[in-house]
Amino acid sequence: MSDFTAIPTLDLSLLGDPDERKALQRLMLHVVRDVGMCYVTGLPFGQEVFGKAKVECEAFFNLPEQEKKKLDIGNVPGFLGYTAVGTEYTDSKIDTREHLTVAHPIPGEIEGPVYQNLWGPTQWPDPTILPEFTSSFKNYMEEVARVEKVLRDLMTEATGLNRDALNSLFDQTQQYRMRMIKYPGPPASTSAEDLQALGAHQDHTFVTLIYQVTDHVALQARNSKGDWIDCPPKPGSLVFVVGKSGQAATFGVCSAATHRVAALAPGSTDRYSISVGTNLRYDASVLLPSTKQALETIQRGVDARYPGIENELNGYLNPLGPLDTVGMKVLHNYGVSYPEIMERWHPELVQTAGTGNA
Ligand SMILES: O=C(O)CCC(=O)C(=O)O
Ligand SMILES: [Fe+2]
Repeated sequence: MSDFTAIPTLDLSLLGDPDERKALQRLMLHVVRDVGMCYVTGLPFGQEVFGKAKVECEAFFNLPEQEKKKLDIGNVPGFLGYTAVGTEYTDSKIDTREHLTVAHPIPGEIEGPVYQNLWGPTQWPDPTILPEFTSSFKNYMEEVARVEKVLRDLMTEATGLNRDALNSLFDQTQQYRMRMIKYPGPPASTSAEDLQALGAHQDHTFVTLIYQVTDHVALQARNSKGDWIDCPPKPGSLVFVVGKSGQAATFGVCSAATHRVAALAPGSTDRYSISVGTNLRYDASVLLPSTKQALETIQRGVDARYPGIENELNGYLNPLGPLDTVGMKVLHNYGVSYPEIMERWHPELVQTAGTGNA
């Protein structure tokens, strides 16, 4: 992490040119090591993909409350569903946002350890009410997933870390979890001190890719001096964010970004955003020989290229009591944000230690 004062931009349209690719690798190294966050432009999909996502996202949030509540996140054990305003905590404070989390795809039968529930089912809105919603967002997730893989390759080129070892920490059928979020504009009469849009946190993901749908300047990243640096929406871009498992799996070469959404000014319009996050495979654990081998390979690369970098698994891949896999840690993180749902579906996990934002 560094005392950066602006969020860098990676233009993927330059990747095909060998000289530009080298420059992008250098920039990516700066992004993952010093900032943890950047804009990604020159995306391989057209503006119509964003346009469709915006329309469907706004249509969903405009549904009557009782229709959205049919998809309540508490209906299923995998934290996939709708969260109304005032039911989610970050940094021990209630966030002012509502959101819908969906996932794609599902690898056949869901069975085995409790964390397998994270795969699904997803609660999609009624197709007779929003006929194009499900196909639009499955398509959106596939497009963003392609970008994530390009960025993951660029991360390994930039850092010199072993690509096969890193990729072996992901599932063949990778799950992408997407969250569409509405931050309601506070009434003009609200006192600004009482508001939290989304508190300071690091994502539990490997990386997250955010589409800022509206033009509010609210997303911010914290630099090493503790200053909050604005990440204003940039048309046609995604915001790339390194998460905690991204830091863990690269032994601290990549830094998880601490970020937040600043409270909207009283009287402002509603803000919308759509994030797609990817995780390491849910069964990854340092107890698993294949994971151990991959991590040793990565760690040797880090030791050789970055002498002096602290070998920082930041607890994420280390087993801790029952939190002995990525899947259990992800479930636990959700439990911190949704204690009542954890109590309902996974009471045996309520006592486990740790903190985080899901
Ligand atoms: O709304 C945004 O722009 C960011 C959301 C975010 O950071 C999160 O949901 O973890
Ligand atoms: Fe986040």
